[in-house]
Amino acid sequence: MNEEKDMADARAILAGYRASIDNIDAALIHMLAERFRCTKAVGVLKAEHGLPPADPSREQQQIARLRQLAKDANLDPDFAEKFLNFVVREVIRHHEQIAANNGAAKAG
Ligand SMILES: O=C(O)C(=O)C[C@]1(C(=O)O)C=C[C@@H](O)C=C1
Repeated sequence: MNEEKDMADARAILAGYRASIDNIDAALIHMLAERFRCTKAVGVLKAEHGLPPADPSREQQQIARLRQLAKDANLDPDFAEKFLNFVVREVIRHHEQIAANNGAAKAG
């Protein structure tokens, strides 16, 4: 009897955590969508002005800043760096595509 109640309690606690996880995941998706909306505008600006898609010195500043923020927030700084690199690689891929399309539009 007690075991059943323990299990029911555990399931209710798990459902509560999962509701928070779902809200956090939704917020992450919205924040990423907003970041990519912004970086796509950066890609257009860079393509129009002949600026390079990647800026390694800016990335170094971002990594240093995010590693410190991660440490302060008790998050693994290596994970924070990997996550930023993952996102930035995708941004650079978008920038390269935009630049290629911009060049094709000018040539055509
Ligand atoms: O800040 C820029 O120049 C960007 O293009 C944005 C961004 C980023 O996603 O934060 C992407 C590529 C650069 O290498 C550096 C930073």
